[in-house]
Amino acid sequence: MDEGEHTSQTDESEDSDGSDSNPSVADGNTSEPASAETPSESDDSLDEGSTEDSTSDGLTDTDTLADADVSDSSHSGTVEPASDRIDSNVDVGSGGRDRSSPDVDFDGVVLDDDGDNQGLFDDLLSGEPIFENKEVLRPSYTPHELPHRNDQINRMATILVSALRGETPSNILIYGKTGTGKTASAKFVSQELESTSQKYDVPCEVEYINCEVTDTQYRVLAQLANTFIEKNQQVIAEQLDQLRNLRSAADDDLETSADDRTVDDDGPIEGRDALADTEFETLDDLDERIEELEADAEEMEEVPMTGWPTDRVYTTFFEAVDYHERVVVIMLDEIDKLVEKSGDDTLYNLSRMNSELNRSRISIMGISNDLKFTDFLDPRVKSSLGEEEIVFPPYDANQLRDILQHRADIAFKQDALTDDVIPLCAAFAAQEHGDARRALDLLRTAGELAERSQAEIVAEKHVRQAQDKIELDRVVEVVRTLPTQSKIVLFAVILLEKNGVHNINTGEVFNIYKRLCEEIDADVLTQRRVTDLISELDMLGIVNAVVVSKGRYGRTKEMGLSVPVEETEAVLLSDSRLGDIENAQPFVQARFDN
Ligand SMILES: Nc1ncnc2c1ncn2[C@@H]1O[C@H](COP(=O)(O)OP(=O)(O)OP(=O)(O)O)[C@@H](O)[C@H]1O
Repeated sequence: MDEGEHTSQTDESEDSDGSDSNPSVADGNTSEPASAETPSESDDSLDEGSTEDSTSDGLTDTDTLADADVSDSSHSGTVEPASDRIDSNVDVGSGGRDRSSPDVDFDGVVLDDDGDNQGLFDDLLSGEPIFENKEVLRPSYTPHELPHRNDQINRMATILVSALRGETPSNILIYGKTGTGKTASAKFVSQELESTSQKYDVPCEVEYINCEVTDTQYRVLAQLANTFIEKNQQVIAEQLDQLRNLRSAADDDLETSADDRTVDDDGPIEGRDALADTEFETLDDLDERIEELEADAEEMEEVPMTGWPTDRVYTTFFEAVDYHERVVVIMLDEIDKLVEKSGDDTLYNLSRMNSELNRSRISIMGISNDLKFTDFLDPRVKSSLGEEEIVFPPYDANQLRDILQHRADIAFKQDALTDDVIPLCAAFAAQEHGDARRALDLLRTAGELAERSQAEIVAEKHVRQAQDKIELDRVVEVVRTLPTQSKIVLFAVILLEKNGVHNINTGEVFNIYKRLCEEIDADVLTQRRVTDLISELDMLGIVNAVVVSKGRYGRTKEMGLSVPVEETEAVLLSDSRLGDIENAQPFVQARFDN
């Protein structure tokens, strides 16, 4: 390093800035890229000024890319000579930047002095995390262990094992209330089935369809057809690869034999060696097979998501599944939704397919939480579908406790839960109807609430708060998605309740309902229909209605709200039609005046 050069830089810097050299370092960074410097020069510069200053100044002085690059160069430890800094100081000054407020950026956001953020996330990150792996508590997670479902899982396995012997397994119907582990168990068994089939090289596949999403015959058949077409294409591509390799090996044979012809009088038999031990006797046979496969691949046309006649979709699916030998288990989750939406045609068609399939076999596994849905089925479909039935009973509090404990061990940090958290979550969920999903939601939400309040551990109060939150979320969702007429009826109940009316009867609700309908120009239903809507609200748990006998005046329904008034009213008023109701008060007053 040149000593003289270093000294002169320092001199120049001091000349321009006087004793304080910090600004010059910073400003220098904003103009030209740093020239190559020796480490000791950078060290000097760093001694003179703070790197942070230079960085933030570099980024905020001007918004050219060049400037950003320069500020980066200060990070890498290279700082330009003081002479350059002096020049750039002038440049930046003429660029109009107000040096008196060095920490204000272009949008006027005040940056933290000692960093380039305002610590928005710092507080949230500062606490010790409660979760080790929150994903484990989400519904999308498939557990590797399913405590208290051994019986059901073993029964499924006993029925499906025939698939591994190349036979058709009986169709299975799985029943059970929501959150009783039906889907999780069925998926677990399918994974085992598929992996065992690979192990023993038996063609067996499971196709999962969620009928809540795929809810028409067209969509179910199209989805199945496209899945099998894709699989067939893969199989064809692999076979073509092998056959083309065989073809080129045979060609090589041919060439070698031709070269040998002068020596060997017998002459070559086309590709003799390469074709030995294959199903092909001649190259023509091989070429024919390749052409056949290419034509198959060409012919397999994907089913569009709409537009084809259903029988064409069915035929396409049929041909795709029967393309080669295999046993297919079609898992129809929420099968009741399919029947509700589009009848039992799909199930009828699927259940009679086996008598027509030549190479493959299919078996149906239906999953439902509606125990009565088979009542709506054609008797033939009903008996074919329900060859085997497996019931998933609700979990009791002890079983839920085990399930939660298994998950909590992976989901939370050690000692992050007080002893009463899991039993309380289990007890709340058992009260509902033994729903493991609800129990897991409760535990996750309690953890999140504890985390949000920066508590170090999850305690009983967080579970109680979580229970309220989940309940309110449910109410909000149910109310938000009610049909308009039900919303008007509910609004009438709320208005009466807010005005201190107890044991509200159907007649009172109907009067207010009529006035509200007039106000927003909605059709007015008959009192009988309104009574039905009240029963529906009762079933949804939004109102609590009881039939009371009024002696010789007949019977009437008396009701009260089962949900929080304010929140429910707010959700109703967020509906654009009900939001038009200007001031609801006068209606109720009018009712009492009448
Ligand atoms: N025995 C169990 N062990 C561990 N987790 C379980 C068990 N049973 C259910 N779960 C979990 O509970 C949640 C709900 O389970 P699942 O989806 O299988 O219920 P389901 O009976 O199919 O409900 P639905 O009818 O509403 O679809 C999932 O997150 C699942 O992992």
